[in-house]
Amino acid sequence: MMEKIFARGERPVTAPAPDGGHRHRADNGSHGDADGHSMQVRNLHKAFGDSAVMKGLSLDFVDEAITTILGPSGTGKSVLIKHLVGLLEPDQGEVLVFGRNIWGISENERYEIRKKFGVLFQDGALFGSMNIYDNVAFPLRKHTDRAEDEIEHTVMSHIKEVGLEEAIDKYPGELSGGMRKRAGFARALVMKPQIVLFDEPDSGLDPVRTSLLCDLILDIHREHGGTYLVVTHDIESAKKVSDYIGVLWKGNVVHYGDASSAFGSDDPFVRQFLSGASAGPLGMD
Ligand SMILES: Nc1ncnc2c1ncn2[C@@H]1O[C@H](COP(=O)(O)OP(=O)(O)OP(=O)(O)O)[C@@H](O)[C@H]1O
Repeated sequence: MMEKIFARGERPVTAPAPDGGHRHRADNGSHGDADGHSMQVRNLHKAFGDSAVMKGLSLDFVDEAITTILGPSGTGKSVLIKHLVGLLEPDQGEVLVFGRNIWGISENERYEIRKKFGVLFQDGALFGSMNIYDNVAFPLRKHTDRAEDEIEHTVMSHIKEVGLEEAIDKYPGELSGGMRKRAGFARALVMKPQIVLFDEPDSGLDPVRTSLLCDLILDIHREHGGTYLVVTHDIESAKKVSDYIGVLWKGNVVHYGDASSAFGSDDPFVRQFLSGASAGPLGMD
């Protein structure tokens, strides 16, 4: 497993690597400057009622790399993803995508930026009334004026890539969880997104299917490139796919660095969480 991490670390990245735990504390006030990063979060605060979920989180994601965000249940991983795609508005702080504060621009501009994202939600988020082909074709039909034969070419190339060519006429309800995720992945790719977000791609999958899905993520990233963010609490998946790892706890980043630095961290919480130990700062609450 560890060899894989180091092998991935050899791939070129277009932005400087995080410095093992300090870079996430981004404190320069230069707004609107991508600074080589397509996704940045600055001092993000978010509360639901009395419950503060994000408490000043800052993070610069490394372009063209796979970053995994790990953290215990309820720590705000999905809330972070929703902020990145503009589904939640921060109470305070900024989400910068390609250097633009997505809440400092018009709804139309935000909509245009969203098209640069591919998102794989936990259950694939497929339309139950459409077959797999139509589900994957949906973004192209909705957001482009491409002719059907052109759409077919793109759709079939991504369906083949995820190994679902035998299932194009099937409906989501007829597929296994793993197949639904692969269909969701194909759909996330058809608009050629520069950023792909995965919300717990391993949820509900057995270890073998999880490992195969991780292989697929790696293969497709190698083929198409892009900035990938994977949110999970599955340590094995993180070991397998990550170039960089961010660990969240209690609304903040407690570690951010390349994958080997996370697994070598001295921080008691990071050590406990990544080893799955019951003794340590993380309890049942
Ligand atoms: N729309 C909302 N309204 C109220 N509370 C919310 C809302 N969305 C999230 N929360 C709360 O925010 C906290 C963080 O939730 P989130 O789903 O981001 O956790 P997570 O780290 O993704 O957890 P898991 O690993 O279990 O999926 C939880 O306490 C959750 O109940």
